[in-house]
Amino acid sequence: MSYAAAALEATGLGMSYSRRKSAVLEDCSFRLPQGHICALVGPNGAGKSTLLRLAAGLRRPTRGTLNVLGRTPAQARELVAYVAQSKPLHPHLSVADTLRYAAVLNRSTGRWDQPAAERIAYGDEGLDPGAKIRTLSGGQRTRVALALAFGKRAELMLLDEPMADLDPLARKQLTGALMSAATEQGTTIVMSSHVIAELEGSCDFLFLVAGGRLRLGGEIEEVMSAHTLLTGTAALDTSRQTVIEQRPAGRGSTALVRSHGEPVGEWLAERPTVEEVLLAHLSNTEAPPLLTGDATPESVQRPQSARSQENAA
Ligand SMILES: Nc1ncnc2c1ncn2[C@@H]1O[C@H](COP(=O)(O)OP(=O)(O)OP(=O)(O)O)[C@@H](O)[C@H]1O
Repeated sequence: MSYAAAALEATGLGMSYSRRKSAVLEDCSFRLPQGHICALVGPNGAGKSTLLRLAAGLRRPTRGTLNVLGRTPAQARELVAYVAQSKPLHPHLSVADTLRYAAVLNRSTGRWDQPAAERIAYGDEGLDPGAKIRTLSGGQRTRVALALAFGKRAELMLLDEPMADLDPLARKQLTGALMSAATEQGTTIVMSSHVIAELEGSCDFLFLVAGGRLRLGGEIEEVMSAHTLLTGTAALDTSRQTVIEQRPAGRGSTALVRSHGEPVGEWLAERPTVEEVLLAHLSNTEAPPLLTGDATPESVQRPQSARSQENAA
């Protein structure tokens, strides 16, 4: 495994908005290698937006560390585009003026890409350049916010529910634009969503957050391969299977498991869908978390003592 700077790397990350309330995020350690399109999923109030805000440098963690592209979130700000759920834009500016203003703000970075911003804003029956922001619908505002993110030519895009108010065609266009940014420019994208189906076609990495903790993390293919859906009537041998969720089905039961060996007895073994794995983990927050090797930070993979010895050598 290579330890090139990860897009995101967190160790023991915790966040509380107030001392009186319980932590929103607790002891989260994870790593997102660069170049992935990562789905950030979890129930309402799980801390997805909070995590994106921490990565965007808009909030500071109350515990632990979070590195963005090998730097602190504040140092990485020029390389990061963040699209908040609320899409704050100047209501009195036109769409064209909003892009012009962004070009001026980003002049010092030398990274502003006007054609990329215009493709998202005006392409494929897009927006009228002269339309004032205050007259736009929710989905049209999202389009402007995304145009600004693409124009910034960021190395990391943090998108908080970007698809929520887009129509199906605009979603398809955005998915295409995100996938080409990832494959052609190596951009890393993290996007939160509740619609699992829309993430399946575009994302190749996944983080599931629930109850303030990270439940699943890794390449979607690897996370899925670690799970099996068993249907049968025998009793499950828990020394061979970690049962994530089991429910009655006909005269037997269906169980989503992580297998450590062949099940004993007659079981039909199938590959679960992404939705089945996520729903099982959401309904059993006591299930042991799974972080694949790629999603495990260096600090957890290699204990401090090993790194100290290497540094001393
Ligand atoms: N600015 C804030 N001040 C105090 N508490 C906050 C603030 N922002 C969020 N919270 C609380 O933190 C928790 C996590 O909120 P967050 O918005 O990060 O969740 P989320 O996973 O994005 O939820 P959703 O899917 O509903 O958008 C919630 O309990 C919320 O009330």
